[in-house]
Amino acid sequence: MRFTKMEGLGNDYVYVNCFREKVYDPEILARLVSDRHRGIGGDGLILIGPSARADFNMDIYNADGSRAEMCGNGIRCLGKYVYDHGMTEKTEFTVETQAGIKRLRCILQDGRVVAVCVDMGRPDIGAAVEMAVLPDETVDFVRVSMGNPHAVVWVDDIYVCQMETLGPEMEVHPMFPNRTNVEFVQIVDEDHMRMRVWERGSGETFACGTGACAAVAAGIAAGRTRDSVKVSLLGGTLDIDYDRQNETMYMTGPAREVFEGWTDIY
Ligand SMILES: N[C@H](CCC[C@H](N)C(=O)O)C(=O)O
Repeated sequence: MRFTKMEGLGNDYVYVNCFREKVYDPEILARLVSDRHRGIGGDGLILIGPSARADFNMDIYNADGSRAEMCGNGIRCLGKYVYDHGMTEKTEFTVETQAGIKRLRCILQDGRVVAVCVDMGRPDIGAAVEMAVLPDETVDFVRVSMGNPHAVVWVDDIYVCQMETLGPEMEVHPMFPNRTNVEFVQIVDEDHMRMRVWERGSGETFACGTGACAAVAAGIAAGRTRDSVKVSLLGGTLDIDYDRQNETMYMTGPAREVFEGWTDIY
């Protein structure tokens, strides 16, 4: 099976072009290819396929094999792949996901995609909640859905935030029937935040596009940020812009192809 390794701010996925390859059990394949010692290595698997409702279809599976509704860094790389590999001549096109149809606008340099702006849709913000975590502590967070679930935790310093314990504990807390991604967010000022993320099904990653959108949505709702925010993650910076007019979040960031390969891993 041929594959392509791609990354957005270090959030890396193994891509399979399902216009050419047949994948029978993506949950098993995701676990096999994501293994950084016995497999190709990545935060998960992304399948590029046809869609009856959009130009392309994206299916994303986390490193543990669980299927996710959407992936911000992943969809930017899909946009780069389909343009650079001549599967479309359009620089603006649509991608069907389990979180609805997303519109992408590719940013070119020397004829190749270097960055993509994605219409991430309307964030769905829940109330601020308090959660009991062990040992007899509580943590305040805000639920935000970008099609996939997020819990945004405000911290004073992302490098001193007990992420290694709080992340996995909150991911599987019974409050989240489908588990959740967890963002630890430090407000720098009203148009800049720093963030680390514990991803559902993948653990800590270098970046999370849907998570960055969720964090900005929570920041705007709490009156802590303006509508356009730079989100600094371990892997780099995303530009997140909220359009109040049409209640839509836009995410702009880089996309990179690392290598192509062939594997008989399954
Ligand atoms: N772990 C996420 C999927 C990947 C999202 C992230 N990598 C992004 O860039 O949005 C979930 O289970 O909802």
